[in-house]
Amino acid sequence: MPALVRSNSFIFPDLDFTLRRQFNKANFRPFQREIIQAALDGNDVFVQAATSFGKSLCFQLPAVVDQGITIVVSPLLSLMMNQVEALRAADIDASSLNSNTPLPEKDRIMNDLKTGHPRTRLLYVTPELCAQDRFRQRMTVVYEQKELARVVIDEAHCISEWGHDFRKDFKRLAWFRETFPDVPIMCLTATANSQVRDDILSVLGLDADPQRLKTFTMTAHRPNLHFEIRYTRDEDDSRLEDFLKWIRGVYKRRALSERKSELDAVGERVDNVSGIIYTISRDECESLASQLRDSGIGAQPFHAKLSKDTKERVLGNWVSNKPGYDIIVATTAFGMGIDKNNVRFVVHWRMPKSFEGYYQEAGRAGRDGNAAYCFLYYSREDRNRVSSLIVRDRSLPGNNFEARAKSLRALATYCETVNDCRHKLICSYFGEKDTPVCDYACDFHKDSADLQRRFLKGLASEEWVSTQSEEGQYQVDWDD
Ligand SMILES: Nc1ncnc2c1ncn2[C@@H]1O[C@H](COP(=O)(O)OP(=O)(O)OP(=O)(O)O)[C@@H](O)[C@H]1O
Repeated sequence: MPALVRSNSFIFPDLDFTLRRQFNKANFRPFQREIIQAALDGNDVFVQAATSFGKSLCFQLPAVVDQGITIVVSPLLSLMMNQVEALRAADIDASSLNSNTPLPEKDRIMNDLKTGHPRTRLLYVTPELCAQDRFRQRMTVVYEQKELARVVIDEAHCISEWGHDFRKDFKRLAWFRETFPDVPIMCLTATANSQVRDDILSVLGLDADPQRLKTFTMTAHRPNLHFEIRYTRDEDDSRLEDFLKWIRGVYKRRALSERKSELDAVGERVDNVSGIIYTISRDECESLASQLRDSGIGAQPFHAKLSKDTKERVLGNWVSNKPGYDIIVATTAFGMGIDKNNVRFVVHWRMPKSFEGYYQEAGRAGRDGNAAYCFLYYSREDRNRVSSLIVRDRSLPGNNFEARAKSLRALATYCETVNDCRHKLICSYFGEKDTPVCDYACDFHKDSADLQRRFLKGLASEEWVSTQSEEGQYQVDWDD
């Protein structure tokens, strides 16, 4: 099917004007204009670009200038909240529809869709909702009125069983292309390898007409992030002291008179160093936050089991830099899409379950383009614990054990590599051939001798760890 040519008054939208007026941004970032134009020309669009590239604008701006409604499928409620609030603040008619939407709001949105000519420009929905009959009927009405402008699938790697965050309801999104064959689809992700990419296109049926598909694959490289592995072992677990020493050092430097005056001038506290610490289990998330608070650090837990109100309060206070909310100690319930521009560090307290998850989470740091730190505390005991979780979940439906094991192995190799640049290792994991520039922004480039020394000194021996594993020492039942 040829690309749709839109013959309406929106054919010559002034993109620069809309960027300034509605989105309050002076210029497009590289490739944003091209992506937006490809979408407005009626193509299917696949965008793979680094975390914080500015992917959201690539579908939000077309939604504002184009006729009709844009449906944005997103896996995370917190991400929807974040985006809908920002759009509304910019006077854009955006809403979200999910299991948390209050009934009156749900009715309002459904009635809006029922007219066939909705006022809503962007509607954020979960993949689960897209499978519901009532929603599908409403979509059909809108489509028949030629008001369904585009379907956007954010965090599209969730479609693929080869991706790190597979969600089975994402597969059912194939319904959109089957039912509305001429409605363009846009997919966005920061973390996909070529297998995941092919899978996304095939599940959604976008590979059926290559002429209609425009693909933008950009580097995963984030030059302002400093990557470092900190080695540890059960027998000598000094993570907490190590972290406290580091963060107190940061506070101390900020308290020096010249720096302090700069901070005073912009109304910033010395300890307003915004960060995220990722843990693997809910229990550790709670206990670590409390240990940090006992040490005088403003830390709060965030995990799936907290009430909606608590989550909103914690997120809101963290985003607005309130004292006592400088550091979020989170499970992976807090991740994809979180957009706070001044996150200065992301610490992985334990090895995450996948390479992609690690990079997504690290990608929350430094979104303002300034330097930010990403540490991962790695121990071989944790590696074996995480692998025991992956083995435990092996037979769950939709679980692609092979892909998970492969990703975890790649992450362990990355952690144990001490003779190469972290940025290079990351980009090559995502299939990039070019060597990214690293300006002393990783432990290898900063001090390779120190890295070697820490590696040799810090880890338990493989022999020891494997004996302990055989005795079942690392079988855990962590809950996130
Ligand atoms: N042209 C631009 N000029 C200035 N800021 C921009 C521009 N485009 C996007 N941004 C800002 O960049 C930040 C990151 O954008 P966004 O949240 O869309 O990233 P993303 O690519 O979706 O990243 P992730 O995959 O990590 O969610 C946002 O704060 C956004 O407002």
